[in-house]
Amino acid sequence: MALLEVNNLTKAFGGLTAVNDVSFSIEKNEITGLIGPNGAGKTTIFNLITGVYKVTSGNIIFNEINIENKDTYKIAQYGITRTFQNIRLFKKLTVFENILTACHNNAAYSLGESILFGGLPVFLNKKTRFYKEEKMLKHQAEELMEIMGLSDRRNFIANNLPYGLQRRLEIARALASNPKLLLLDEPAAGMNPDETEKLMELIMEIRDRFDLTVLLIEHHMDLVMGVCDNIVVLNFGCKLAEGSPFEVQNNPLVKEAYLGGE
Ligand SMILES: Nc1ncnc2c1ncn2[C@@H]1O[C@H](COP(=O)(O)OP(=O)(O)OP(=O)(O)O)[C@@H](O)[C@H]1O
Repeated sequence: MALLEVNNLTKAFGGLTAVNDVSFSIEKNEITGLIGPNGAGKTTIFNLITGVYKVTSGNIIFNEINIENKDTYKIAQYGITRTFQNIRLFKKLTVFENILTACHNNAAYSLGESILFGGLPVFLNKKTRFYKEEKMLKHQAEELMEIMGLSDRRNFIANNLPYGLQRRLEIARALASNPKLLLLDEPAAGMNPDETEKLMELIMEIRDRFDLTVLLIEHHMDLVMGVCDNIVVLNFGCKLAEGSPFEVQNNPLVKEAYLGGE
């Protein structure tokens, strides 16, 4: 059974059909690329999978559960997390604080309680559940920072980080919720070739380390072809092709629609 099944998915915005009868599935631990020209419907599919948009028709099955039209928080609880095309961080917080706030989503108490009561004896007493949990979350944040290569920027304000590192920080925050399926929306956007190459290695590393399945939207073909096990090609909302990087690269329809002929 595939981890994610998208069946005959359609999304219409008034007269515009942004996603038209698209089906594909993703096996556990696979890295799948979702590619296509601008406006092909890629981000709309992310928004349908994560519950931001209601589907017009079709269904989405994750881990044997129907998730279409469920609330976004519920879908996140099932184990799907995403990053965004336009980076979403707490721009004025440090790298460590950004990751820690994401780790707090796993806590039995709220971030507000941690800020309000963090200095009180009940929190500072090493025997309390709060203290132990806070310590565990900080440890998790340190670990994520290390894995994502951000430890030396620990106290940098997020907004002051180079673009490539902001994208890494966003991925670190996404990983904090221990997802099963990670959706990456243009993770290499704005990165130079060297940063893109390192990101490719990182995506494969986190897949293995966190037992992840990844679906990514990307325009950098080097990254898509280098990292993906399977690629789904969209054009004008419809699925144009699907297959291994080799199959997709050699598909005449794809060459014509997206890769620009030869
Ligand atoms: N909320 C919305 N209301 C109306 N139309 C929308 C909405 N969201 C997306 N669309 C339209 O749906 C189509 C698909 O958009 P989408 O953002 O999914 O494309 P995309 O493949 O992700 O493009 P890009 O590579 O440029 O990000 C576009 O024509 C877009 O204008």
